[in-house]
Amino acid sequence: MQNLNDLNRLFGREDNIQFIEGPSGMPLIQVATSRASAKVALYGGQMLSFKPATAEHDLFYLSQKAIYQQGKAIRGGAPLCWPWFGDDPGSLGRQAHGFARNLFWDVLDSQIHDNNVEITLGLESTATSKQWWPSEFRLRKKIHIGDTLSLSLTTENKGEIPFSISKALHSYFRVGDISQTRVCGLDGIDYLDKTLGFTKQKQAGDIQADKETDRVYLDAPQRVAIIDASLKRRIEIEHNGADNFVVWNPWDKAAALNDMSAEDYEQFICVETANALANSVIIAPGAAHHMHVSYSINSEA
Ligand SMILES: O=P(O)(O)OC[C@H]1O[C@@H](O)[C@H](O)[C@@H](O)[C@@H]1O
Repeated sequence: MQNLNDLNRLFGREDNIQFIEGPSGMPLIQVATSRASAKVALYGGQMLSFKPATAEHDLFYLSQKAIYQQGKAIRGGAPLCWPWFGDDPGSLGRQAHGFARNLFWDVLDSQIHDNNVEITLGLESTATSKQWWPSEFRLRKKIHIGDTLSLSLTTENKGEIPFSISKALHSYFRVGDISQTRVCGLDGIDYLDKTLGFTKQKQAGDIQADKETDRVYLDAPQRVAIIDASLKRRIEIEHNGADNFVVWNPWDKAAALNDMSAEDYEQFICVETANALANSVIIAPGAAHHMHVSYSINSEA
């Protein structure tokens, strides 16, 4: 793992980009510009916080009870599920949602222009990753922190045989009150309902969660929005390169999670840009797959 002094020397930018010690001594990138503030954990290469200067509240929910410990995913922000989404596809007892969220990523670059920050993180195959998955890969995540937040993920096959991945940017969006929140843009789209044994259902109108919600939408329109009447804001999600959206809120099952308070389900909804299940992607040797997503916050009267 890169140490904080080296990180600050190589990639720190005066007051705008700093590498600091976070909970349990885990390194964090702290960004502060006239446009936005943000925090990124090198563990998981994971956004923990993004707040545009014009916004009153963070884009993300981050659990007060999150566990910062190797082998455990940080509950909140935007973890990356990769190279599989959901349960181990090989039924070999490997961790749910893959291992990219449970490893330290490297910082490869940082730039600042006109108070727009761009940070590039990387994760490559190692002996550790090969314990779980034999493939040779190179992952790059570009994080653009400006008035909006964008995340670009590139998966490269560095080996000699094709491999298949599924993935999701598992973003936990903060909301003021789940009962006053709607997810718009998925009307008429079929989804597999995990709470009903993955049976196929059709979305009618907006999503207004009122119980455990765990769905894989089988098509991903380019834009969806979360309308939050309580915080009087609208989060716009725009993407390229994903085939699915996953919508998740644990509702009463939050009580069974040891890294979230029972009532926290009221404060977030996960809307995940994904390639899941039958929409896994096969990447040929030397080829790459890209996914891009941007999030913006707009006020809504
Ligand atoms: O607790 P984890 O491993 O972070 O997963 C949280 C949830 O992630 C969602 O993406 C899945 O659809 C849910 O089934 C799962 O419970």
